[in-house]
Amino acid sequence: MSDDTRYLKGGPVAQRIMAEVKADAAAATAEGFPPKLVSITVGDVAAVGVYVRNQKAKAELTGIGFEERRFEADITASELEAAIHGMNADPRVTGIIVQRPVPAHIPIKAIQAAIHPLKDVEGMHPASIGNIVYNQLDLAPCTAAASVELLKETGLDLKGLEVVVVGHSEIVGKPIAFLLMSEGATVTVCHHMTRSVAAHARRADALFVAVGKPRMIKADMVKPGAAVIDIGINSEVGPDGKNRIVGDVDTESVKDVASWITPVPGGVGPITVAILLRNTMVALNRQRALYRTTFGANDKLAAE
Ligand SMILES: NC(=O)C1=CN([C@@H]2O[C@H](COP(=O)(O)OP(=O)(O)OC[C@H]3O[C@@H](n4cnc5c(N)ncnc54)[C@H](OP(=O)(O)O)[C@@H]3O)[C@@H](O)[C@H]2O)C=CC1
Ligand SMILES: Nc1nc(=O)c2c([nH]1)NC[C@@H]1CN(c3ccc(C(=O)N[C@@H](CCC(=O)O)C(=O)O)cc3)C=[N+]21
Repeated sequence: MSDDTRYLKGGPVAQRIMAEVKADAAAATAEGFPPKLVSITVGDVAAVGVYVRNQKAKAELTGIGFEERRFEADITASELEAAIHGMNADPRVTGIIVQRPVPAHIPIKAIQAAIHPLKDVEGMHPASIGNIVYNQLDLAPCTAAASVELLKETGLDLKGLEVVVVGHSEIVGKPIAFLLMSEGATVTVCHHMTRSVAAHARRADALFVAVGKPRMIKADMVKPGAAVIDIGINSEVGPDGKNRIVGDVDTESVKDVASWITPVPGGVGPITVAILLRNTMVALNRQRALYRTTFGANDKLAAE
């Protein structure tokens, strides 16, 4: 690792966000609006285990109610939608997240669209995604927002910055590109049809990688002095025979070329959870604003 290379650790950023969330949650609870997040998991999926465990732990730490709803893998799409509609109508539930992946027979887009936009804490409803396109950025998909938050830790000026995003999924790559465009960066997006990912990646002052392929990005694909944000969370068996998490970047070699690099674990992951909780408070505050505009006129009733 060259002397001036710095790890971009997610822990301190997550702590900062969670301190704000905790204060916000305490204030809302004191005013009679306790936040409550419901997590929906369908079937038994290993990929969501760590995420849900961390959601529960951090929600408890910040004073946000948390309920895990697990459904059998053979639930039908309409049964799942009905369960979500029930939560939409329940004023005690202030935020809903559907953990991915869901079984193949469940159309994930329809399920995400079934969540009421005011309770969509993950920012995956089409209306929420649309807000990002319109530069309204306060409730963005969690991992995308977390990745951009880490880039800001470098102190680099995002205006005009050459950024390359590898991976263009709706949940990670695309929203990262939109968030960065809103911040004034010049953004190139690569995917599996890109002719030479390496040629693009080597031009990037900031490189975001969200593909799901361990060690895909090697040192010769990175511009010296770049910031590398590794979003990949891949599980593999380590030399000790135990399962471990690795990113999409070959950290060992890339850390000698880049000026900043995110560790995995300990990088984007912890911030993703913190942003989910922050989004839960943004959603709650929007619900409260709606209450005010709907019922606020009562304050102006003339005394009898
Ligand atoms: N840290 C966190 O909080 C989170 C981490 N993740 C992790 O991020 C990674 C990506 O997740 P997600 O976006 O959901 O995954 P998807 O599988 O939905 O998307 C992967 C993307 O990578 C592209 N891709 C595949 N192969 C290549 C290639 N050889 N070159 C360039 N692009 C390629 C795909 O393009 P195409 O569609 O054209 O095939 C696709 O856009 C995973 O490791 C996941 O575990 C995910 C969510 C949260
Ligand atoms: N609807 C949906 N949205 C997601 O964002 C989503 C999902 N489904 N399904 C699963 C993937 C994976 N994911 C993780 C987020 C944080 C950590 C995390 O907190 N990681 C820590 C801890 C790792 C550990 O404890 O071992 C870290 O990287 O340091 C992990 C994984 C979100 N995903």
